[in-house]
Order: sequence, then structure tokens, then C-alpha cells
Amino acid sequence: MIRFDGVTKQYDTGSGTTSVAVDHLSLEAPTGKITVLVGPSGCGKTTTLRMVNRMISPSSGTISIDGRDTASMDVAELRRGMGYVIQHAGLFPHRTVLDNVTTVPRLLGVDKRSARARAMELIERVGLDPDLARRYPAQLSGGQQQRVGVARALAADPPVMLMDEPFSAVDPVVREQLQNEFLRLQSELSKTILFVTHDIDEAVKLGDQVAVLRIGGVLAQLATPATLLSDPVDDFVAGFVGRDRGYRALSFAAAPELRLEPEPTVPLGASAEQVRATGATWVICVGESGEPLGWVRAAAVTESVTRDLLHRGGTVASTDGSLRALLDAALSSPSGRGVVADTEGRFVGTIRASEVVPVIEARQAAST
Ligand SMILES: Nc1ncnc2c1ncn2[C@@H]1O[C@H](COP(=O)(O)OP(=O)(O)OP(=O)(O)O)[C@@H](O)[C@H]1O
Repeated sequence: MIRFDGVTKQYDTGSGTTSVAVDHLSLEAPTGKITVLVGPSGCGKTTTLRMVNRMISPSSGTISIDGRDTASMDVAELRRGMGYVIQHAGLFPHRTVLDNVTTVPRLLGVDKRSARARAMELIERVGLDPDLARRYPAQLSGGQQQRVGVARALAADPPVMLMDEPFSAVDPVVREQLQNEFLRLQSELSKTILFVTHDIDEAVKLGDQVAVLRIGGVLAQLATPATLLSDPVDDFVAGFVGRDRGYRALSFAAAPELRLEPEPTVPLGASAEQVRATGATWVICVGESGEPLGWVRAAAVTESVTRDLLHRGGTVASTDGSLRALLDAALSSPSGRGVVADTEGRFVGTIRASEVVPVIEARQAAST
């Protein structure tokens, strides 16, 4: 556990003046969990993170790791226990991907062969093609560089990871992939992670708990994502968390077992007669493994069901997904019936928004 106790950082701004970047910060980042620090630009997130590995020293207060005051630890020892990932990855430009990842273990005395073997394993684990290991950072995309940055930070297998906007420099699609991979990796590795971002959606998606900071480095709220969305402590947090919070909070409400409506399905290539025989206006088309491919309007099928006739707008909810996914599937479906698949991705039935809403209302009533 990383523990901040009344930590303050004042920067000397010249001619005898100081400014407070972090103000009496007290919080605990539990072992094996992701704690996200989020807040507007200049609220002291980076300063907070860098005080943990002592790149910046606090003006007052203490930061301890598993009960040991970091101020009394040897800096090299402290940093060995911490991976550090920054925006733009900060890779060594003149070293190959493989050499970037092996740098720290080699410094720690791991022999070359073992360090390389482990690096190759990590390169694959973060979702990179092993062939990229021989390339130089400039020969990689931004998203690939970030993955190398994560692999490099993990190479010495540190219990703690400090991550400063690691996914901010890539486009939204790559960013989402990186976030998903990161969550998958963390579910296997259970590191103690302090993660800085200015993006509340990223904070809510990744954090086991989220610390919202306001300008001046004051902690506004420390809570789980669900609580942050449903119960912001004040106008600042409510404003920062943003719109649609009621709807977004449904992401954290697991879908209950609901009675699903069975539906006739047709395979791709089904004839117009087969489609008409279902008697439905909109019919679900499924793939070879029973996975839903999309709705098809029966009247639009003149010969057979082809891919270009499929309506692509509808989302698919999973039986082990969230209430938000269920509601979204219903609202995005051209038939008004949300498509639900089982955990293997096979179509199991449909549900209407009017059946999901009472569940949401019942949950709300139970929690107040
Ligand atoms: N070396 C420094 N000297 C003086 N002031 C500093 C120094 N570093 C940071 N600051 C100030 O401290 C405050 C907090 O900065 P910090 O970089 O921690 O914020 P941040 O929340 O990470 O911001 P951003 O999201 O823009 O990266 C800012 O007002 C910044 O101008």
C-alpha cells in the first residue's frame, strides 16, 4: 500500500514567492489495485506521482510504502520497486525495442539471456508482435511505443507502477485498445498502480478507486467510480465528472438474470421465403457459431440475406455485462429489442428498454 500523509509540495517561484502544487494530501493506494489521480491541468497530479519515486521531494508530510517511509529509503532501492511509464513512452531512441525492455533488468544484474527471454515474453504480453523487437522506437506507431513503455516498466517485475498519462498521446481507438489490454494485464499481475490522467472517462474505466484533485492540489473526492458518478461530493466534482453520469453509472451495475424473449434467427444467405416465414418485421441474422451479426428488415430481403442488408447500428449486450449495456442494446436496436449474447458470444434472446428500466428503478429504490 502506498500511503500519503498530509503531503504538501510548494514550489519556489522565485524572488521569495512560492506556490502550492499539492496541499495536505492524504490518501491510500491499496496493494494490487489501480488508484487513479484525475483533475484539471495544473492540479498537481504529476507532482504527486513524482513525489512517490522521489523525483520531487515533498515540502512536508510523508509517503510510505507498506509502512516504510520513502524518505528514509535508499533512492535506488525505492525506484527498483517501481515501474514508471510516461506519456510518449520516453523510450531510448537509439536502442531497439528489445534493448529498451531489457535495460533495467540488465542494470540490476540479470544475465543477458534471461533478460532477453523475459523481455520477449513481456513484448508479447503487452500485445506486440515479437518481430517488432528488433526495431527502433521511431519505427513504431505511437500506440506500439506506449506498449513498449509498459513492457519496459514491467520488466523488473516491480510491485508498484507509476503511470503518468501513459495513453494520452494516441488516437481514441488505439487508446481504448491500450486501456483494455492494460486492464487484462492488471487482472493477471495485480500491481499496485498509481495512474495519472486528466480524462475522467479513462479514470472511471480504469480505476478501482479515483482521487479527484482540484487546482491547488487539494483532494476533492476519493471514491469508487460508481460512487463518483452517483454521488459526487460537490459542484466541482459533479462538473468534472460531467454529463450523462446517471447513465454512465449503469456501467457498474451488473445485469441481473432477466427473462429474455426468444427470437427467430436466420443464417447469412437465408432465402427471402425463410425470412418471411418467421413472420417478424425485423429478424436477427446469426453467424456460424450462433453469434448475432445484425438485424435484417424482412421486407428488404428480395432474394437472400446478404451482409449489406444487415443493420449495423445495434449494440450487443452480454448476459454477464452491465445494465448500461442492456439498455444501450435496446435503445440502439432498430426493432426496439436489444440483442443479448451469452459469454461465448452466441445469441440468446432480446430485451426491451421497458423491461430494463424497472430493474434500474428497483435498484435505485433499494439503495436510497
Ligand atoms: N518545477 C516547478 N516549479 C514551479 N512550479 C511548478 C513546477 N512544476 C510544476 N509546477 C506548478 O505546480 C502545479 C502542479 O503541476 P503538475 O505538473 O503537478 O500538474 P498536473 O496536474 O500534472 O498538470 P497537467 O495535467 O497539465 O500535466 C502547476 O501550477 C505547475 O505550474
